[in-house]
Amino acid sequence: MGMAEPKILLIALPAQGHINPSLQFAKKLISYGVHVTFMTAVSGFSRMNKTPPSIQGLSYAKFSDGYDGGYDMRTVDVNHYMTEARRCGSQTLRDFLVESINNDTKFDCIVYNLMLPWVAAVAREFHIPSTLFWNQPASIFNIYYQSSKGYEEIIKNGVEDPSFLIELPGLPLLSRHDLPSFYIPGNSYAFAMSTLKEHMDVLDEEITKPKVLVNTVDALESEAMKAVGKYKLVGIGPLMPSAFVDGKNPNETSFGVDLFKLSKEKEAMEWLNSKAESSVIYVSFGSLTVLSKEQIEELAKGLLETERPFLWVIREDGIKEGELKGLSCHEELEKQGMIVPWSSQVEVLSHQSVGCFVTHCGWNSTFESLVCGVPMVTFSQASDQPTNAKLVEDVWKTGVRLTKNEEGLVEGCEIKRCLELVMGEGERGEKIRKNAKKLKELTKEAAVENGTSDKNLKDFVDELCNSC
Ligand SMILES: O=c1ccn([C@@H]2O[C@H](COP(=O)(O)OP(=O)(O)O[C@H]3O[C@H](CO)[C@@H](O)[C@H](O)[C@H]3O)[C@@H](O)[C@H]2O)c(=O)[nH]1
Repeated sequence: MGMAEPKILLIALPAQGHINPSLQFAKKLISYGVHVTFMTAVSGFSRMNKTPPSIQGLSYAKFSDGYDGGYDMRTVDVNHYMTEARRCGSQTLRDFLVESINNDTKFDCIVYNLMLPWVAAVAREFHIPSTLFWNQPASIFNIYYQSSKGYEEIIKNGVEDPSFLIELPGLPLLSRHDLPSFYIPGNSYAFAMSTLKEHMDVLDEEITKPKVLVNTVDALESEAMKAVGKYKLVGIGPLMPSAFVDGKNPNETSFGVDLFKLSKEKEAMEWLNSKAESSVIYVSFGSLTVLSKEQIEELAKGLLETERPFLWVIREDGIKEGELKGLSCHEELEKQGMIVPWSSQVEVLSHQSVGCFVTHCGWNSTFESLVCGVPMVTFSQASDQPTNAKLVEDVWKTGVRLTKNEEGLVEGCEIKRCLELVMGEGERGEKIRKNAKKLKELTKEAAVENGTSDKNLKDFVDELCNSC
């Protein structure tokens, strides 16, 4: 028999796409009787809108990413940031663990996010078991896994050729445009490939077949999961506000850890209330993407041409000051739609008047859209997003993908074409909407009592209890 209350230290990068699912994961663990200490960087805590939720069984802790005073997402050098996060993070995590030992607190496991393999190395120094929480699709993990098992050279040599196609175990046939952007020569994330390799190395050092917890649903990605022979991938998602997933906590309608100020939130909901069912286009590009002014103009043109209402998130750090008002069609935009600097996204996606999501395909946005049953028009940018867009269009078939012109711009007419495809009368749109409904059921079923994700989570907690 294990001890009464196992303790987990859960560590997340201070980015919205990491904090959201991690905190939700923490809440789940607490509901299974675990005490969780949620740790992110000082810079993350200081950007939060409000004090993070106070919950019985949950404590908060901070590490330093070397940028305690904050940083500007638009100008920060990501490679330097990641090096500093590792250097300062390892040291401050060590200090924290020494202090907790002095206070008689013993962690039974340290769970860490994607891009933080150094956490596992520190955990090992302290003889604390660690588990990777992969907050992207299992298919993405599988691509990096296959690549570390000998496909890397083939991919790297192949992608130079625009007609390159590759068949990897457990995945659909992938073209150059479907692969994570880190494989494309000249991408600006030099740290990424070596960090991803390090993730695999760290897992390989485990004595038994390590378990990787993935924010997905087994039934969505079973082939990709099976193809990763060396580790056991299990789906524990959707890790999203309870009101829209299992309904156990109907008051929990948001993640509660926004790094951006919500404004016009009530107005936006009232505006949505005034619209017809499935009539509104929701447009958002997550927490990091910055579009060029030219691209914003094209997007605006496309949206106006549909003559449909839209709710468009343009973050303050996503556009230069004054540029929004300087858009050629600013007045028409305000008439036909609503522009907000940040939204309560899952609440918006769950609203009955939302009929389509124009998304950059960050995994959280993509998964939230699947869970809410909203069809997508995908406009992927970097990292896992191109692959997520491929899965949406060709595997789950709940959306269509925008095509860029020769200058790399997605033109207004292309945006209109895809929106009409998804929202209009045609047969393809109907099929897409039907599939979106199906996947909504499938993803929710996993999270309820005795669903696959619920079982996988319970197993993880049981194993933890047995080993401590
Ligand atoms: O107005 C908004 C916009 C976004 N969100 C939330 O912010 C999160 C955004 O996450 P995601 O959609 O994954 O986008 P990014 O912020 O771009 O996430 C980064 O991290 C993800 C997880 O690793 C990757 O999949 C992405 O490619 C990477 O860009 C989601 O939970 C959204 O619900 C809001 O609440 N309001």
